[in-house]
Amino acid sequence: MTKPINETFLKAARGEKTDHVPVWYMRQAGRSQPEYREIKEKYSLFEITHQPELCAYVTRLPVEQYNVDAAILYKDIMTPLPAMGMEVEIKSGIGPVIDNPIQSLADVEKLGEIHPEEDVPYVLDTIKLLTTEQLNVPLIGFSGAPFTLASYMIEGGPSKNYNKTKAFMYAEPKAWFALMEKLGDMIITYVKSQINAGAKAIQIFDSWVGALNVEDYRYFIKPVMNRIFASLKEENVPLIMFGVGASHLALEWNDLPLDVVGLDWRLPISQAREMGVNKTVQGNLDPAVLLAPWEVIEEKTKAILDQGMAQNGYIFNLGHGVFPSVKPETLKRLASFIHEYSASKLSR
Ligand SMILES: Cc1c2[nH]c(c1CCC(=O)O)Cc1[nH]c(c(CCC(=O)O)c1C)Cc1[nH]c(c(CCC(=O)O)c1C)Cc1[nH]c(c(C)c1CCC(=O)O)C2
Repeated sequence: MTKPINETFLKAARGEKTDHVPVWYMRQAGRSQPEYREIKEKYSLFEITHQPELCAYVTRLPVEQYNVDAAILYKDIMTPLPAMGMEVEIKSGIGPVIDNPIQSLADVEKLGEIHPEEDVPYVLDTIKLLTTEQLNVPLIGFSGAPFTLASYMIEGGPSKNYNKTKAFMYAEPKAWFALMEKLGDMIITYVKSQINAGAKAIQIFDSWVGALNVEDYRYFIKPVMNRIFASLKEENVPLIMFGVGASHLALEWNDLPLDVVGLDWRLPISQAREMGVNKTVQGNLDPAVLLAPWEVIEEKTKAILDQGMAQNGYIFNLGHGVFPSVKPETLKRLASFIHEYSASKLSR
């Protein structure tokens, strides 16, 4: 039995008319919430995700507290990588660190395939718990994209310039494309298992792909992205693309068989549409604005909503994840402002 859910987010993702603008926040699960911080004192990210009841609770917290229109599963883009043979650790204050980075074609050839039921059963169990019993909004499943995952796998951790990643891409194209193939296969299998378990939409995080120019994106990345989205399209759930500092790639994404183009705060929504982005747009309040006084937040949000609502197919979000120092009351007040302001304009 599946509970009836609030469909506003799914309608907007499909480009349909809605009676209010739907909102969710990237990295809404945890971070600024005191209940989450308490859990985080006892358990690491991987320890939380391995306990479906606890993980479902963390996923639900922001939905209940902020009244957002979608939930995003609590896990990390690194979650599937141990199944491929990568030794991943999340170090506090640093981020994901990988002790056996990829350095050669031989390393790529050694990478394993993912079998979600055996490798990440806890992810599927959490999704089932949430979507059969607990949530009244759609659950967004997700995966990292090939470039962003490869950047951690090659650099061995976070990076500023992705020099090793780019050097590998330019110097070892054969190994690079073999890596893209393996990551493409993994992402397709992993995402389909999330959809089968009950995820109602999928976001692909290519957070760091903005480091590439358009020409390199087309040659080194677009073919695998095309294969991933073409395969996921068969599942009939909305597919969302997101990256940071990647406005120059918005038209490339618009070309792919996906439903929603996610924008960070650098490119105004009206300008993206003028450029030719004709899919649903998701974004794009600068997350730093949430640290400003309410009047500033309201003014900047209104400006974004006015642009977004000018057409069907708009989802409010931040341009990147919530900062941990943002007050939960601010996120709650913002969601309610977005609902009320957009409902009053859309009912006219
Ligand atoms: C690039 C990327 C990562 N992870 C993710 C991305 C793509 C989105 C983006 O661009 O921010 C995605 C992600 N990571 C996490 C979620 C959970 C859902 C949510 O909070 O909405 C999501 C959607 C949990 C997490 N991912 C991580 C934590 C912190 C865990 C810990 O400190 O033990 C959590 C709760 C660790 C992580 N994982 C990653 C980084 C850079 C970090 C360190 C910085 C940070 O704390 O955000 C990689």
